[in-house]
Amino acid sequence: MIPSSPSGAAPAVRLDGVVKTYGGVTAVAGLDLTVERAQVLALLGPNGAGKTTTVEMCEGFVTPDAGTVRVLGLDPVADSDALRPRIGVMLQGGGAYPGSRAGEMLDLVAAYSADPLDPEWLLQRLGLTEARRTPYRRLSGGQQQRLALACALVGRPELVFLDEPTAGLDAQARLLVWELIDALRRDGVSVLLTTHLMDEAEELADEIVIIDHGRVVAAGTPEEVTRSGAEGQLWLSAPAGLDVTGLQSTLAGTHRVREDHPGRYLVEGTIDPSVVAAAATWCADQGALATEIRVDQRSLEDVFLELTGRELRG
Ligand SMILES: Nc1ncnc2c1ncn2[C@@H]1O[C@H](COP(=O)(O)OP(=O)(O)OP(=O)(O)O)[C@@H](O)[C@H]1O
Repeated sequence: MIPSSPSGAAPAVRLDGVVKTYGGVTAVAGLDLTVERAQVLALLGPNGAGKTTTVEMCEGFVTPDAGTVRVLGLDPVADSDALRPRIGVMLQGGGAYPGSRAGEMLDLVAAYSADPLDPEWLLQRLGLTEARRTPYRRLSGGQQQRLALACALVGRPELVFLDEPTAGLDAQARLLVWELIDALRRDGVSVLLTTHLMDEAEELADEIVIIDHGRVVAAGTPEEVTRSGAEGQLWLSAPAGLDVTGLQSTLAGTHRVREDHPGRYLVEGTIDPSVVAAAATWCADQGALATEIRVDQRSLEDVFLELTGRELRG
């Protein structure tokens, strides 16, 4: 049970033991997740992992079967009227009349807000000024996507839900959206975003949560998640034939050390600054010059694939 607290003090989003099933399919299987205020949290997971279902429960569009969902301290279903003006939701398809023009749509959404952003400024920020008078159905997919983002933001929300905000955008438009999300965070807005793009998560997120089969499989800052789990490698180039047992004992058996091929030494295990220093010292102690030391760090994508497997999802 989540204790009640004034909505100002509550996290932006808090999920406790949330479950959602559709017929025989468990979409979300006991999920715990917290988005702090003024934080960007990226929710990652393979197709069908439960990301959209999670976001839809936070938006109040889907009711959980079990567990508790709190958004700005409120229940998104029971308190939807109070929450609606405080959150931004990016609707795919825009909920648009196909004939209405991009600028008119944004003006209409702005009119529902007590203190909207200037729609012209927002159109300009998202590269949509030229498309202002274009009917919605004539906008390109990328323009529709950016208009949906503008509609989510125009009411100055405290919290924004962005489900794959840059899917289908070209590189230029993606950068615009990244800059905007970064600016939101600086303004103290909280963001829950889903993405399939690892570089997007690394670039934007304060916190990453990887889910699979509706459960959390990893969580933390991008650095923490990348460091978790599997091991790193340190490569050292020096004259061939050095005795590696000294380094092995310095590292107290926690790492594997070998001369992988002549003059190329490999240390496998958790590579932290003390391991780099130990390797350099071991080399110097033998009167040998290390000509190169390289640490191979795993990418977020490596960790993601390790945790969620390589097979294709339905
Ligand atoms: N309305 C629904 N009716 C039946 N099954 C559903 C419904 N919505 C989602 N599901 C199922 O729940 C599971 C989780 O789906 P969800 O859309 O939340 O995943 P996702 O992580 O967003 O996937 P993707 O990356 O492909 O968008 C899937 O197996 C999906 O088929």
